[in-house]
Amino acid sequence: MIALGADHGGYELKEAIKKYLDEKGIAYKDFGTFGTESVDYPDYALKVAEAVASHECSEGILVCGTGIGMSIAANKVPGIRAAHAEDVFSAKAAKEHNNANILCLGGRITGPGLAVMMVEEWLNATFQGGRHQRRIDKIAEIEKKYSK
Ligand SMILES: O=C(CO)[C@H](O)[C@H](O)[C@H](O)COP(=O)(O)O
Repeated sequence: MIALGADHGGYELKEAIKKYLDEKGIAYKDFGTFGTESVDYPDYALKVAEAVASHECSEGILVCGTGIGMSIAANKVPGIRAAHAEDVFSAKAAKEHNNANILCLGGRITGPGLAVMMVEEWLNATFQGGRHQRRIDKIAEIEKKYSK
């Protein structure tokens, strides 16, 4: 189950991603926002990040105007590796190298066609482990050091 969240700047792109997920028969839970009225992106980043960190959802996709605010906020939740990406190569590498459990997109940057390709590549990619696992373990150590 994919957790989805957006602010007003990402609402329309979230809807386009939902259409793709519906077509592919991929299950998702939409944590909002549900319209274009101005809201605060950290509220939605928190909902999606907590759903992923608690394993209620396997992965998440967050969309704001740029994807930057969502990634900053989601990465405050322990266990979250939220990757902000603007191209297919980065989206794929975010899973293969970083095992990113949330993909953050910019609704004011990335069009729906490219965004769907990025989502598809990220969802279908496989974490490569090995040296990348060692690096992720080091990230987890940093998180542990500062969560005391
Ligand atoms: O957090 C952001 C920037 O990193 C997002 O793009 C927001 O969507 C944006 O800041 C919202 O801006 P607005 O002027 O309030 O629409």
